Amino acid sequence: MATLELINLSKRYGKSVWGARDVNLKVNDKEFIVFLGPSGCGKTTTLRMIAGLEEVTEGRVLIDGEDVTDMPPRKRNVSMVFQSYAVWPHMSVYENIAFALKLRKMEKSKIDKIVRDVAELVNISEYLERFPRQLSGGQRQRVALARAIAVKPKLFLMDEPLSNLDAKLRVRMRTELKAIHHKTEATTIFVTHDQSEAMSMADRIVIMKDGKIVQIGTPDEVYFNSVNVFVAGFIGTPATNFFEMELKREKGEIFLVHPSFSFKLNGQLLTYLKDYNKDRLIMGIRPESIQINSGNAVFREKVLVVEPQGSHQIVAIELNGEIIKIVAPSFPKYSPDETIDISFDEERIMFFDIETEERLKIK
Ligand SMILES: Nc1ncnc2c1ncn2[C@@H]1O[C@H](COP(=O)(O)OP(=O)(O)OP(=O)(O)O)[C@@H](O)[C@H]1O
Repeated sequence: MATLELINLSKRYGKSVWGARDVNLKVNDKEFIVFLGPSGCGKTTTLRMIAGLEEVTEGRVLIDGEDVTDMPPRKRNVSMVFQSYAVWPHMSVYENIAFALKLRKMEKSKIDKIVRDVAELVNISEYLERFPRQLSGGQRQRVALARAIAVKPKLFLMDEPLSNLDAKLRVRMRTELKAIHHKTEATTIFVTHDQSEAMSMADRIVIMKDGKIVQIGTPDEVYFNSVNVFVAGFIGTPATNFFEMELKREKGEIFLVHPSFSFKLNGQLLTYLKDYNKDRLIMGIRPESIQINSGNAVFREKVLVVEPQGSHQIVAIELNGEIIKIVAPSFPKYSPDETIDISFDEERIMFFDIETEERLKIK
């Protein structure tokens, strides 16, 4: 059990490539933190600096308040689980889990108890005598997890541990990992580029881009209060629809004008733009915040395609050369070429500065 603090943590490769830059983060005891971001954004680099596998260029790493920045990995008492479940092929599952405990010269009976307890926790009790080659990918990843849990680390560091698994198993393992975390209560940092994995597992998500943290928040916070266009576009499937809008101010009223539609802002939305003095902005609307045939139409358009999902349907329209996606209830069914009325759930419209792409907030 431990807290983790990263202070201005930076890693430079060579003269000018920053793998991570000025990363500041406080992780609470027992928290499940997910580092999320596109390929190359610095997730792995940051994780490896926490583990001690990567030399720090600037900044500090504190585990339980202790500065471990210059401490070798084995002394930090952290366990790392990788994408390529690095289990030892020549050892049985039992031996894999027991190995690190034997190195610690622990009593045989004590080791036996830990191995069996941990194996039960991750649901591999029946495979203890097998060798890794006799296991499926998911089972092998559970062995890697068991091995990491057995040493009772202060911190769990996981680098895309589910990405080698097939889609169905991945989703199941998310739930299992969350349940295991609930039982072990070990502070965990989990790296992924899969936003739905992050949303479903994290207590808090750390969203990274170009080596820097862009936003830290609970899944709901990053979804409903995305700080900029990048976060609003990265979190959620289908992705947020963005429209570049022109502002027309007339007699104290503001109209938002798009090449294909326009609408007048009501009192509530006006408050967001009170201090905004540019003549363009970016409007973001999530697919479930666009309504079909519900009255108050902002415009009419023909359906391009419909993607049935069982629990709901995704209706796509084309507007000015861009595809707009709408999440609608499964019924009524829509079909291509049908003309539909489109309206917006105004409370959910997001406005972003045209230049900085930062979310406009009520001051
Ligand atoms: N050993 C290295 N030498 C030079 N540049 C590196 C090295 N390792 C990483 N980088 C660069 O640092 C940046 C961050 O890489 P990092 O592996 O942390 O990203 P990531 O977010 O984990 O990406 P992915 O999801 O693809 O693993 C990238 O631009 C990468 O090219």
